This record gives sequence, C-alpha cells and structure tokens, in this order.
Amino acid sequence: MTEYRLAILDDYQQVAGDYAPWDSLLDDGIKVSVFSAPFVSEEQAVAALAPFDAIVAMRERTRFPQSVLDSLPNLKLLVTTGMANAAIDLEAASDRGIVVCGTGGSPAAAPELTWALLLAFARNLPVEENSLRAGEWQTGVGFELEGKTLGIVGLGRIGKRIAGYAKAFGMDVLAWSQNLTADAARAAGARLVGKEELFSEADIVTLHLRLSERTEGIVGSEELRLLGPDGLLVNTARGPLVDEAALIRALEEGWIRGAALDVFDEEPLPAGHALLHSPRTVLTPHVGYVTHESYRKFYGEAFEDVKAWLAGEPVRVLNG
Ligand SMILES: NC(=O)c1ccc[n+]([C@@H]2O[C@H](COP(=O)([O-])OP(=O)(O)OC[C@H]3O[C@@H](n4cnc5c(N)ncnc54)[C@H](O)[C@@H]3O)[C@@H](O)[C@H]2O)c1
Ligand SMILES: O=C(O)[C@H](O)CO
Repeated sequence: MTEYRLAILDDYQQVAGDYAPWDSLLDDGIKVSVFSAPFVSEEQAVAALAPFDAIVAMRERTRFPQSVLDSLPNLKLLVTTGMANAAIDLEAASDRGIVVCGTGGSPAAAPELTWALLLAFARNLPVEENSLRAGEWQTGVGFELEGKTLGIVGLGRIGKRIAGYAKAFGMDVLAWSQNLTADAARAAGARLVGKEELFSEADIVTLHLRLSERTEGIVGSEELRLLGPDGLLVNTARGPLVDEAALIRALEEGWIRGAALDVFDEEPLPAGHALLHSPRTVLTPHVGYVTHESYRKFYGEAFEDVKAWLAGEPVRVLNG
C-alpha cells in the first residue's frame, strides 16, 4: 500500500478532530499531522508542508498562490472547506496536476450572524452587557428595525436570506449589485434600485458580495457620506469590499452612525487597530461560518473527499 501524508490546517478553533475520525485514515495508508497554528509567511507554510501529499485547509488563512504550490513537490490533493477559496490559485494547481476539492457549508450560518450583528448594534447589546457586568443598569437607547429600510448589496445566497429576515421584521428592502435584475430582486422580496439610491435611502446597508476586482472598494467615502449620520453599515462578506481608511474616517467624523463588522482587511485584526477602539463599531472575529453545523459539514465532507480520492472515486473538484 502506498503511504501518504496528510496535513490538516486546523488553525481556527482546533476542532477538526471533533468532526471526523482522521486517525482512522491510517488504515488506508495515510499518516495525519495536525497544524494548530497559522503559517504567517509563505516560507513557513512551504517549510512545514513540503513533505505532504494531501492538505485539508480550513478556509482562507493559509494562502496557496502559485509560488507556494510550486514549492510543494509532493502535493496531489488540496481540500478546502466551502466551495470557493480565493486564497488558492486554481489555475496554478491545475498546471501542477493538484486536485483541489471543496465541501458544502451551512447556509444559515452567515445570514444568522449578520442578523445577530444588526440586532446587537440596534439595541446596543455589547455596551449594555459590558456596563451591566461593571455594575451599571441601562446605558444607552437603541432603535427598532420595524419600519426601517434595509439596503442589500449583493442578492446571492446570503443576501436573499437576509431579505427574508428583513421582511419578517417589517422592513422595506432595497437591493443593488452590478448584475442584479429587477425580476430577481422582486423574487427575493426586494426592490432593485441604483447604488446611489440604495445608500441614500437605506437606514442600514448590508454587504453580501463576493470579493473580486469588480467589487473591491465598492464602498468608499462617497457611499458612506450618502448613508448619512443615522446610517449603519454591516459587513460580513469580505473586508476589502469597503475602503477601510474611508470607513475609519466616517466613524471618527460621524458621517455614519456606525458599523457592524465580521470581516476586515487584515485578519486577525491587529492589536491597536482603529476599528477596535471606535465606540461606533460592533465587531466579531470572522465567525460567520463558525457553527457546529458548518464544521460538521466542512470536516465531515473534507474527510469524505480524502477517502474518495484514495479510493479513486469522484470528489467535489473545484479545478476540474
Ligand atoms: N463572514 C463569514 O464567515 C462568511 C461566511 C460565508 C460567506 N461569506 C462571504 O459572504 C459573501 C456572500 O456570499 P454568498 O454565498 O451569498 O455569495 P454568492 O456566490 O451567492 O454571491 C453573492 C453576490 O456576489 C456576486 N458575485 C459573484 N461572483 C462575483 C465576482 N466574481 N465578482 C463580483 N461579484 C460577484 C453575485 O452576483 C451576488 O450578487 C461572500 O463574500 C462570502 O465570501 C462570509
Ligand atoms: O466565505 C466563507 O466561507 C467564510 O467567510 C469563511 O472564510
């Protein structure tokens, strides 16, 4: 039996072992090593991962550009969680004959976190909780969602669910993205408007676009000024959709009421970062997908991918 080496990059919550019996792969001739700390540089990743034939990489923390892939001479299988991972150069992997696989995810995880952030901001939950623990009773005054207007930027899988939640809360729903049609917006319970109208009319704007050259920096000073001093920006999609310097300025100078954010330009968010100290932010550390249900899918299906690949059976190939 050929012996393979599998690396599991378990550098988020270190829970891979709770969701799949990795050690049992030894019976199939696979020796498993688990890495629980992130590789902060390409050099570190290459030095640690060069001996491995297969890698399971949790989301996008470890980057696999061409330079890294070309330096992993044994690599034949790369499994990422979810069906898209912008940190992997799929073309370079194909050129090297590396099979890249994905897994499903839990569709409710990110929408529910988005709604939790929105409600937490609206009702000052972090402030109320901190002050209660510090011995105070009732600190701020919140606002209600019913009757407010929500602007959704990107009406894909997550944006559509958010439109449904907003309707259930009695909100008016506007939507915009570069390729959204009026019919698709209507089918989701939203009204298609222009970008400018969305930012000027909405009380809350929530971003649900994929990040690409087309969408990077899609929210800048102009949009933040249109959102206005009562407006809230929510971003659980990707940090670079927003011009972060403009956002910091908007928060410092009160162009907007605040921002509820799960994603950032640089992750983990560096100590001392301006967003950490703003009284106008509610923040979570990129945990939109971090639920037992997601992890069961991520690791369970990654395990199945490895087993299927070993058996020469079809796998969920991303670069096929
Ligand atoms: N915070 C988290 O943990 C978390 C969890 C899951 C998803 N996300 C992010 O949420 C966002 C929305 O996810 P989704 O599953 O709804 O996405 P989706 O694939 O359904 O697409 C969402 C929107 O992005 C647009 N889009 C698709 N490909 C694009 C491209 N190449 N360039 C520009 N726009 C493109 C689509 O037209 C649509 O409007 C993504 O950025 C995703 O990475 C974050
Ligand atoms: O897009 C996703 O699946 C999450 O943001 C994790 O990277």
